[in-house]
Amino acid sequence: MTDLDRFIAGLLKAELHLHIEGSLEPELMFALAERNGVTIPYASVEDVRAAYAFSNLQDFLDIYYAGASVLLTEADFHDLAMAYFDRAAADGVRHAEIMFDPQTHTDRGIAFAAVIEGLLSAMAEAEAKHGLTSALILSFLRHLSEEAAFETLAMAEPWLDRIAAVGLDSSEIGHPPSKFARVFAAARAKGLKLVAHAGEEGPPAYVYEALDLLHVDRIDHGNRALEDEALVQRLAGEGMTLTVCPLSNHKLCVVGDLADHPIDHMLAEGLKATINSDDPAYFGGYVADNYRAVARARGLSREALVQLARNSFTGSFLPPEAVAMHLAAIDAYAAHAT
Ligand code: HPA
Ligand SMILES: [Zn+2]
Repeated sequence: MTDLDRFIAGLLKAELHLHIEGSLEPELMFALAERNGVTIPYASVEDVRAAYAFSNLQDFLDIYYAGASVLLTEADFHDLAMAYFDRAAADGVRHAEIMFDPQTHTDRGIAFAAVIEGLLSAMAEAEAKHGLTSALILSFLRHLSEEAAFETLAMAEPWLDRIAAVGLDSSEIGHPPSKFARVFAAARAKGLKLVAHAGEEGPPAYVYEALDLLHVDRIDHGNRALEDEALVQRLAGEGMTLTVCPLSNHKLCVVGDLADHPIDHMLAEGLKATINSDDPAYFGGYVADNYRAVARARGLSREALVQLARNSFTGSFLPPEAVAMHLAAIDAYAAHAT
């Protein structure tokens, strides 16, 4: 382990952009397929990993939705989330705001209750076991209709006090944020926070729509905002958090080479960027792997790494006292780390 690796491992982090279904490791996929008697189109764990070569977002999504077919019971969702929390805790994650895609499951006949109760029980266990706090983000699938998103929000009604935010994911191009302006307004009226994927593959116009029509509290990804200087100025001026995912960006060809990743450019522009893993089982690494890979590829300073970790807490939905506590811990660590 190098000094940089050690420094990153000890740096306290929040993870703000994580799809829990994207943390399904091939080993667990096989175990759940067997437990549930589900057939999957792979002969071995190696065979699954070999399928993880993507040239764009849709390539990945096709495999990601197919993988989720092994998740059937409340215990499956619990085990999935617990595996993520154990891994995240080992990476120095102290707080995680995790997205889940209910429609991926309810459209297969799985009860919303099984999905959310499995996740909630793992969240409670992670807090007791690791002191890792977490929050849930219910994400709408943007390739489906506005009506389907409203139905999903209605299904969530009995658990609204356990859900921090709604989000928007899946195929971005052709499904602009404007398609979900009314359902986001309804979620906001229920007191939920709002996030949306924008500017991963979609143009800067989609980032403007997420701001102006959805009124989001955070932008997931946001890479293509860099194409529009006025938008960059606005995001920086508003202190808008961007949940950036370096290994995902590389695997989905949002950046050709990690050496060209714009993370340090974002910080230099005053953008509140954070580092996250997105779908760690599919993109080759958890959050500390993302920090390490992009730190090496871009030669990031310790100051930049500390800034990114601080941003992850100030960009979270934690209450101000909790944010202040985590920031103080980061600053104490940075002052004493050798
Ligand atoms: O990176 C992503 N983008 C859009 N939808 C997703 N669903 C899981 N991961 C992603
Ligand atoms: Zn994502």
